[in-house]
Amino acid sequence: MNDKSALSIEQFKTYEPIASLSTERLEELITLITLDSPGIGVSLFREGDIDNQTVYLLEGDIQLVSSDGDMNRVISAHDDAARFPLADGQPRRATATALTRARVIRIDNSILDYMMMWDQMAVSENTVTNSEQESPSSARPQSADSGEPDRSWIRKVRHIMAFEAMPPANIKQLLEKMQPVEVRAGEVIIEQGEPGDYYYVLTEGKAQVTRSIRLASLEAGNSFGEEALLSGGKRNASVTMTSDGQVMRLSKEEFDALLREPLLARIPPDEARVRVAGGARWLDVRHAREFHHNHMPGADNIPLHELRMRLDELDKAAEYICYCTTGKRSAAAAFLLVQNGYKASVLNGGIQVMPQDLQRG
Ligand SMILES: Nc1ncnc2c1ncn2[C@@H]1O[C@@H]2COP(=O)(O)O[C@H]2[C@H]1O
Repeated sequence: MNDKSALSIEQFKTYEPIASLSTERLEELITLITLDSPGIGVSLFREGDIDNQTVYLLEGDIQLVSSDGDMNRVISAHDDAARFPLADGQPRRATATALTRARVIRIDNSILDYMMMWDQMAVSENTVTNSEQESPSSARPQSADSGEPDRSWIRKVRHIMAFEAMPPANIKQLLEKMQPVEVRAGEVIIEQGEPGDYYYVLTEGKAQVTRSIRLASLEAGNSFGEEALLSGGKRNASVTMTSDGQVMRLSKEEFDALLREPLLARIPPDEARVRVAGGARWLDVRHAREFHHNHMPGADNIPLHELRMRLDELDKAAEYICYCTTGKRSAAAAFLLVQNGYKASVLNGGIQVMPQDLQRG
């Protein structure tokens, strides 16, 4: 049903609006689509549905019918109309039913938006790069002459999960709000024990994270400095450049508005109980001693400070509801999980708001 091997980039280039995507982006897109083969009489979607999908007809004939009589037409995969998404728009304005055996491509709209956004960014990046090549006198990327911001760092950060998971509209703002800072080897970007002020993305050079000992090496494309902003605590480690380079930084206020709020799903106790009954898992990110004192029934315990090292103990297919006492440490934990491609949310208010659910010992 989902054999995409027969799909070619050439074929994709006949569909609107995805025809405007670069070949690189189309190759990525093919891996993310769903292929569906509805039988005769089966509905692809119904009028009023909000399925957040773009659907293209690959093979067969379908009928589109709306209840107000405005639409009643048959579309065959050979028609020119099949180059466009079927009854585009949400909620759906018509019901689509297969008249023959059909094959359709379904693409998640947020993925499509994201792909379009990245290609637009790449275009503006190339425009800047080309104009720099034409005028070698503009040595600084952010030249006062052109007034154009340097976007060449975008490519390096494209795969940061926090950015992948965010709505495309926010990405644009994020790119505008992040400030470039040139840094030298030996410069301490973050000092352990200080309050959190900025979130950083390393775009050039190398850095190391230390807390008495060296914890990790960072390279272009890595982000850091999110934990103190999320937990409201102090910086838990120092980050020092080991070569000259560049960081992009985002103030705490912008981080809250653009990354924290859109990415962190906070769920109230009632909803959390329902989700756990439906298969979600409690993840207790307090210290082991706190966990042994009391915890949610069936919870896993990975203390926040161990989470980075123990991510591989978690299941990417599972949904985790992170909790601590108040919701602060769990916000940092859920952000880390989402950033690494896990499904995670935060128990709003922490377990202090649901003492009756706790299991002792
Ligand atoms: N083990 C680790 N590996 C990589 N980065 C880390 C590690 N521990 C802490 N950090 C980062 O170092 C940052 C120090 O400041 P924060 O506590 O705000 O956020 C922290 C993390 O982003």
